Amino acid sequence: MNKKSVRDIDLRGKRVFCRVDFNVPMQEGQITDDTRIKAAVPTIQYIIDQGGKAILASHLGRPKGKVVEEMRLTPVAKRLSELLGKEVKKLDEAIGENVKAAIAAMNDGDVILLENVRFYAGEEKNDPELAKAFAELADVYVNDAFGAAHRAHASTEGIAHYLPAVAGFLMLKEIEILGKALSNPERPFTAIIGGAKVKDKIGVIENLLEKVDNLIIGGGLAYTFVKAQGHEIGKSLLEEDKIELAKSFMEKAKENGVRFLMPIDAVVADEFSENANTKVVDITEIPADWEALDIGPKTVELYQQVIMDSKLVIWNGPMGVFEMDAFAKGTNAIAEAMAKTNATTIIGGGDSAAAVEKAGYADQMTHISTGGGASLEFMEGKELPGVVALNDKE
Ligand SMILES: Nc1ncnc2c1ncn2[C@@H]1O[C@H](COP(=O)(O)OP(=O)(O)OP(=O)(O)O)[C@@H](O)[C@H]1O
Ligand SMILES: O=C(O)[C@H](O)COP(=O)(O)O
Repeated sequence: MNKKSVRDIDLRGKRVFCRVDFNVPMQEGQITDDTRIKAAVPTIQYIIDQGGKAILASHLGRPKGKVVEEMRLTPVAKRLSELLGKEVKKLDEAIGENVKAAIAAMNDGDVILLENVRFYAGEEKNDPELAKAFAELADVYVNDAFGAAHRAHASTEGIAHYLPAVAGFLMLKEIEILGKALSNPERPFTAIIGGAKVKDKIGVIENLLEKVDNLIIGGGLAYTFVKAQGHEIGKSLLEEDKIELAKSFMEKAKENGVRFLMPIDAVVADEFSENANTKVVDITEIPADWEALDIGPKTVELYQQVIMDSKLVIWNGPMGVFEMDAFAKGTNAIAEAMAKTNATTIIGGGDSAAAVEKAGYADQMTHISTGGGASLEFMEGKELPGVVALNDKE
């Protein structure tokens, strides 16, 4: 990457405003997955070791510019403090006189966590006044929030215009791994795209059709493609207005010499429920009153073979309704093949990352992105505003 990183600047004695993505899942005030906190530790530890004053900022959830008690970052500060083995002072605001006073009292190597930046309406509007207020708190800006890099917000983009601005280690790692995969892929290169809707994956399918050798389609979005091939899909997910687009993707694949793989069988259910009656049917024989909620065993075998024969596999989006055990087999089987193959394996965050974690294969993947939307936009070939705003290497 041609952007400066924490390694390129002097941090000793400096106040370092470090944007991280601590948007972690919580249930009743408890953090249920601390992956994103752990992923930011190397950069935070580096700031401490270099004798900087770490002023951390993050969003949590979507409080829409207001204080929402359940979205305070207090539990995150506690967990981070355990991980770092040192005190993390949590403030109840992110700007203002109290914050300035707390920062003025910091010693080199101290860590402060500001309050949820989305409690301020200016954050998501990328208000220059808020960006300036953040910038006033520090001497240097470090962006390590890859998961939020697709948002042009005051703490991810705006602030970078008012301070020396560099990338953290997590940001570097994500961009390097995803960037290399897309610009200089090992081949055969396979992409697996699942999830609920074609609508959400148009950009990524378009971009990948120019790059991959194999494009595997699964999940709810597959059935619009099945319909586009002229088959009946019963009550399976359908986006009527995307049928023509699905056809054009299949044609494009042919033109580009991309092998386009779609389900050949499916697990169908008579209702959308864990306790539904289910059966496996050929993809051309989905009954009128049933809906396809997972890929079938023949499809699993086909997809697994392609994964085993690949040198690079990128995966985004589950193959079925993996939240219900009855329809999680396809997703788990893909995770298993990803764990077994000798290929470089990259998980594009979000639901696929959760599925891999749940199946116990996380440590067997080459890289699991901490970004959901961010990794998807990166795979669409879009520039991420949080990265663009950082200083270029001279
Ligand atoms: N056949 C299906 N029918 C209905 N819903 C499905 C089907 N297959 C998958 N889903 C649902 O799709 C949802 C995930 O899709 P979504 O597009 O939200 O995730 P994603 O964003 O693709 O995944 P990621 O978070 O990895 O990027 C899951 O909740 C899953 O239950
Ligand atoms: O969880 C994410 O994908 C990031 O933290 C961004 O969150 P957002 O979609 O609420 O902007």
